Amino acid sequence: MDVFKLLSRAAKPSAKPSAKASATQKLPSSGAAANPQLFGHDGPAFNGVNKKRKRGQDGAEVVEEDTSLYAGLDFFGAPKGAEDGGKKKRKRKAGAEQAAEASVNGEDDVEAEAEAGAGREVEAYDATESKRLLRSHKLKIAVLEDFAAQEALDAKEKKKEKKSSKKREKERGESKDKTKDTKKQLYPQPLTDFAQLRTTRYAISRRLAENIQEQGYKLPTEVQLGALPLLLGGKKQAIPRADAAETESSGAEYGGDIDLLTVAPTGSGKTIAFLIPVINALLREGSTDSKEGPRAIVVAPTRELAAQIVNEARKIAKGTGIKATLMRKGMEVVERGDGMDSEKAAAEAEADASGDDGRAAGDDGSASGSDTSDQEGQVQQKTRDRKRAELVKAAIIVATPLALLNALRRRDGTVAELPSIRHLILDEADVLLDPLFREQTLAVWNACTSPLLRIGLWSATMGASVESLAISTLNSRWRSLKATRSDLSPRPPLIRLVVGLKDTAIPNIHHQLTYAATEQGKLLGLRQLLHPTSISSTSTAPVLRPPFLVFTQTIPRAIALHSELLYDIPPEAGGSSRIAVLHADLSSSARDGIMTRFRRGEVWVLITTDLLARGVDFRGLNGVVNFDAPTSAAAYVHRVGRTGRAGREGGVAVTFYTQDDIPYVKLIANVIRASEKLRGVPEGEGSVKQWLLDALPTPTKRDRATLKKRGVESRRSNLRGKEAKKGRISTKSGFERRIENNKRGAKEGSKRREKAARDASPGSDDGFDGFEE
Ligand SMILES: Nc1ncnc2c1ncn2[C@@H]1O[C@H](COP(=O)(O)OP(=O)(O)OP(=O)(O)O)[C@@H](O)[C@H]1O
Repeated sequence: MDVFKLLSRAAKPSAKPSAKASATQKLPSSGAAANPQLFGHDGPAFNGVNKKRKRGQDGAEVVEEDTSLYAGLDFFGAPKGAEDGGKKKRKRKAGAEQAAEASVNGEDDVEAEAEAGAGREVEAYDATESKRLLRSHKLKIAVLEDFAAQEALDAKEKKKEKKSSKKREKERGESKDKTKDTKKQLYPQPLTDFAQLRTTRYAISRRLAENIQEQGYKLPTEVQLGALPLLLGGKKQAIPRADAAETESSGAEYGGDIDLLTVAPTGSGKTIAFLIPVINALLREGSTDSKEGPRAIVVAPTRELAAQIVNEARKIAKGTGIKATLMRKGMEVVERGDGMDSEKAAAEAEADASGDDGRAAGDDGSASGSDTSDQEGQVQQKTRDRKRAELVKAAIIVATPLALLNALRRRDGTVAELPSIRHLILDEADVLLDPLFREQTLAVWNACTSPLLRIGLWSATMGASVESLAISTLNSRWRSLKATRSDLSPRPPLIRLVVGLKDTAIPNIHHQLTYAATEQGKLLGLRQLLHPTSISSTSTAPVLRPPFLVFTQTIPRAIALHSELLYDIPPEAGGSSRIAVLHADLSSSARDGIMTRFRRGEVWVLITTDLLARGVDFRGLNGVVNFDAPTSAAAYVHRVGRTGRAGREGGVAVTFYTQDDIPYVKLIANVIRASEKLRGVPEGEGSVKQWLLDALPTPTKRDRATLKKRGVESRRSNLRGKEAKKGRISTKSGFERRIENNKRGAKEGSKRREKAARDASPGSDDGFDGFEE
């Protein structure tokens, strides 16, 4: 029996049996989706048929269909019809153009690469087609702040100071209007397949292109489709001023020299969207690891995410000479010049080696914690310790903000500068700029003192406050740079790229919002998910299959839930080894070990906190259970976004809520509603019914802030008495607990009495007294 049928007014009996539903259900664990994109599958290059756009003799556009698309498309080999003389001519021209560009920039290696890349057709969509493609993929690109134009306007205003105040007022109004105009929409050439990266337009390194292909990436996802052209840049032209008449632009004028704020759905491939341009830029700059040390920093909020980014970077940069490393305790990024460098690092490394083992993720996609022998382990450990005492030489450092800041902080509390850093990426930027991490993140940002620093802010959710914080930080950095230098080139604009609807869950997963009344009800519900056979035979809802994640509000609750469910999986299926708990109180090595077991499929149910809510990519994860409802809409978007990645269908997100969640649950219900709308679910047929939305209270701004900060009160770990009982995770009733406590008390009492009797009897401690006659 499905207990939630009793609790939910929305449950409608259905004629279809669940066995049929689940048999046809395609799960994320069954493999990669044919198309990783979420929107706009109807575009010319996205419906299984390659439509090449060409100019006919009369100048009219001719669309040719090539039905062999992706069947064995040779992205990086010789293009079709290479024997054709006319094409050869064009190819040579393309190669020459590229070589010329490279030599202007003094890039020998790029020139060599251009030779290797000779032969790529330069296919360009016209402005209307670009616009259509970007729109169909739900991409919105706009200039968020054109600093150079703003400065030009300010200078103009200063000159006209003598004018009457009335006139000045009027002009100020006009200037403001013009500034508004600078928030114009951009329509860059969309990148519709990765092969285009080798054309003269982008000319990325051949090795980099091969690595992308090796990873099996064929079609770019929406965020890659929009961000890569912006960041890799086309031909560079002058940055348009605010008084330019046009309000739309192709975006090519920025030539990749921009700061970018990106909001794109979870699992949409943001990682390679920021890694490819960074690696390519480092190659163009001729940065090799041994020469200059770190040139790029990627900051991520958790160690797990940082390790994953390092893995991804290593795969994409394989064979290019660019190295990526995970920042660990004891590593040094820069000489701090106060005696805290290598000695302290070595000491820390020693201390670290004795306990907390923080190894970087291996290249095989697993976190770490391999089964090497003890001896090998010791040798590796020593090598690591030695490395830790040295300065980091890798070109890309990936770190949590605190780990990086610790490596930069001097004894007197000041932070050492990192003038060599040219690229700073804030992955999960909204949480990095949230009060929890803000101070550390801004300290790292400000430590990167190069005027040529390019910043990238990336996340699936981004509040307006993050945008204004980014703008004000860019402004204050510029002011302090201006105070010390006179040779500053014009400031690049801050561009914003939004994919889909901002702050919405991905449309390709199924949401279930389930009222469980009490904590015990939630446990019952979770057990029902663990034993799917007990689910009603009339249910048509997709069934949640392992592997899945279970989120709780706090660490003690995750531990309690783990011990409650430990024996729920039958021994024939692996028993307690199939269920694990992961939280921040565990050592790094334990965390790595659990991640590896979960990725390998040895663990089926992983109970965790918001530690794994962001960024972590478990490709075949079938679902997410919010045992405790998330404490904000953004947290919901990120948690459920652990499933349905790279366009995979069939992911399920179950959220239990109790009486205590009712004041806030509308936040989640609204996100689900928006996501289902995006999926095209007709009104009234989604998992959140109108009557529920109408019945739920709307939380005030203050309520939301309190919830985000403290979570649901009854689930806090420091509660005592009645309140603590209410939030306890247990299926045992109060009566059962009392009996258990009484039994435990009686046992302890009898042990105490026995001990006291032994102590009192003479010679009881003397051991064997010999046999009595
Ligand atoms: N073009 C592509 N084609 C197929 N798979 C892709 C493509 N780009 C990325 N992926 C895969 O998509 C998955 C999700 O990528 P990634 O972790 O970068 O997502 P994300 O946007 O950073 O998500 P989150 O917001 O959760 O951090 C990864 O497994 C990655 O390998």
